[in-house]
Amino acid sequence: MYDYSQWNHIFKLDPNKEISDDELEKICESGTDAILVGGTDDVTLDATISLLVRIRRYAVPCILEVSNLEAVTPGYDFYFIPTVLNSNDPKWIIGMHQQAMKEFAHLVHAEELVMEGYCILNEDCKAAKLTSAVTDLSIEDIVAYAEVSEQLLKLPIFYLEYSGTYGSPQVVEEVSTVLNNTKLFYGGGISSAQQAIEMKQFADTIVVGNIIYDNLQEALLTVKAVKEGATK
Ligand SMILES: CC(C)=CCC/C(C)=C/CC/C(C)=C/CC/C(C)=C/CC/C(C)=C/CC/C(C)=C/CC/C(C)=C/COP(=O)(O)OP(=O)(O)O
Ligand SMILES: O=P(O)(O)OC[C@@H](O)CO
Ligand SMILES: [Mg+2]
Repeated sequence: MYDYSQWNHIFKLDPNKEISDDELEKICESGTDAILVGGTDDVTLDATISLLVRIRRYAVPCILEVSNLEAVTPGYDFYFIPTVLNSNDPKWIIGMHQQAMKEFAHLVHAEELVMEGYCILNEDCKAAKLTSAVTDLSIEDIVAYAEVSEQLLKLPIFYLEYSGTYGSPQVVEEVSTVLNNTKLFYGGGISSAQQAIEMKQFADTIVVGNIIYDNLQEALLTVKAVKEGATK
């Protein structure tokens, strides 16, 4: 079983976006610690199976981030399960999860499920809109969500999500000071090696998504930057 708590860099592939075999090979052989397959909407079973089969040509760990139950397939190394802590709607905090367990508890291997406490901070991203996330938060509010994750819920991962936009290094730094056991993931808008290094100073793991599709060369440089400059 892989140890996700030691991962510094993750590429997130959107099952809803095209990627050629040549591009996928570069991503999988880049030295990244893992490939996370996930997106907010229109994630289909065909797409999650197809990406799994293609990624399995390589040795890299492969995780499905579950956003809808219809698109779950066996064969991934882990299933990362988001809970949106700053959602206004209990459905996205625990409701979908309760329904999922009601239906699928008999299929679950508990050691493959990893809960991610999301705090979504870009009000314009699809995930924020879908989950009615309350994004107008002070640093103290955000830090308190991190403390809830570690001290009350004892979550393995707290995920600062700025999907589509580069976030505040100050927020990531403040949050990092209150987490000891829960791992801090940062994702959003990383589009250069320098940004990767900046966020990695404070986050345990950085997640790189959209730039894969916009500028593959820059995306690949984020891996090198993190591997050479990892301080945390
Ligand atoms: C092998 C096998 C069959 C095992 C059984 C596994 C199973 C079904 C277990 C059930 C366990 C369980 C509790 C599942 C949870 C079910 C569920 C649907 C929970 C809700 C998850 C959730 C809160 C989704 C909201 C959206 C979200 C936060 C998605 C995370 C990914 C994300 C933020 C993507 C970025 O989105 P964005 O950039 O905004 O948009 P696009 O990239 O799509 O443009
Ligand atoms: O796509 P980007 O903006 O890189 O964000 C990565 C990831 O946090 C999205 O869920
Ligand atoms: Mg995305």
